[in-house]
Amino acid sequence: MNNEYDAILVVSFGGPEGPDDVIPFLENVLRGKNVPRERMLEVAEHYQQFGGVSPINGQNRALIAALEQELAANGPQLPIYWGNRNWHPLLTDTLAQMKQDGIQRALGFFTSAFSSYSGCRQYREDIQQAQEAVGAGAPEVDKLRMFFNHPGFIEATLDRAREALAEIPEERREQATILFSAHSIPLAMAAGCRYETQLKDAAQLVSERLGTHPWHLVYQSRSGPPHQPWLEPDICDFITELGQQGEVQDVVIIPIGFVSDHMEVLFDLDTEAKQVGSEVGINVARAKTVGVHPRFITMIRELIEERIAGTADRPALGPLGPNHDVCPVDCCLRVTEIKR
Ligand SMILES: C=CC1=C(C)c2cc3[nH]c(cc4nc(cc5[nH]c(cc1n2)c(C)c5CCC(=O)O)C(CCC(=O)O)=C4C)c(C)c3C=C
Ligand SMILES: [Fe+2]
Ligand SMILES: [Fe+2]
Repeated sequence: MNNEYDAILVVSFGGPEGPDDVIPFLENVLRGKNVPRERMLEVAEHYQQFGGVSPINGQNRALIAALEQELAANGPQLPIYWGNRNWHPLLTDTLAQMKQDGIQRALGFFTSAFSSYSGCRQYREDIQQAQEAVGAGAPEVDKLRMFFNHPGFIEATLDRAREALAEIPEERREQATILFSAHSIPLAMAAGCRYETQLKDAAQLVSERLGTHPWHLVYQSRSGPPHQPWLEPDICDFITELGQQGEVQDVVIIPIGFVSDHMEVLFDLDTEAKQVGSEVGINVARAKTVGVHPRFITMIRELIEERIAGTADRPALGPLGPNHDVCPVDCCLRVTEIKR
């Protein structure tokens, strides 16, 4: 395979940047998805409580600035572009700009560590639609591999976890319960990808480096209709149960399923989960996501370098090994129903 690339494309979710953006943004997110309108309006309210601005776009700008510095200092010297699925800058506009700039082939960094329809296949479909919209001469985009078990992601997450643990009074710190949190998805969708397996693996890799804390993998931000089964346990139900059992004083949430502190982290964890904790008498601390942690930024450069070099040295911790560079045809299918 030809390993020559002339740009990097950061591919992300996008978020509203003012009150008037919120509803059209959410309509983009939920197009074709089985999510009740009441849930959309409820989420809209979360965004409006923060002035209608999701921090995600600002965080992606910061990520790109950090990566630009990293590439300027260490190479490869490649320009970085940015396109979103749901809000400006949209992928179609970005690919049109890339074509105008003469870019022919880019490496795509998706802001998702774990394989799921949303974090893998849907982004690939988004890119394909953007290429079709741009027409002849649209750049090719090759996706970088999923990094859930890359040492750079695990080390940066570990560092963030240690910072949050330091907020727990020293005499209770060793007993603190760790909750690794990720976006819930419908069980049918989970059956079509390795999302749960990879989450369990990454949580295990972080927890075994963190010490002997009890830990659990929990889910947040569920959006489906009540009759549709989604991945559980829900983080708020779990904290409530811990409170009822009366044995846990402190919980540290590690939002391992996300790479930046966007609205689903700020509202669903810092507002909702912390509120539930205070109602049931549990002290809740929340680790920052990897964001622009220097080890995470270096990891992105390492992923770019290994792909350009076509090297067999593809670092990965734990039993699952490095994820594929090129997705197989059935990767992260959009399964909407479990066949019985
Ligand atoms: C069927 C699955 C999903 C529905 C429905 C869903 C609704 C929904 N999501 C957001 C906001 C965000 N979701 C993010 C990540 C994310 N979402 C899903 C699945 C569903 N979301 C997954 C599996 C993931 C993780 C993988 C990924 O795509 O990143 C994010 C973070 C994006 C990022 O780049 O970090 C946000 C933000 C809303 C507002 C919403 C409907 C109300
Ligand atoms: Fe989502
Ligand atoms: Fe995939």
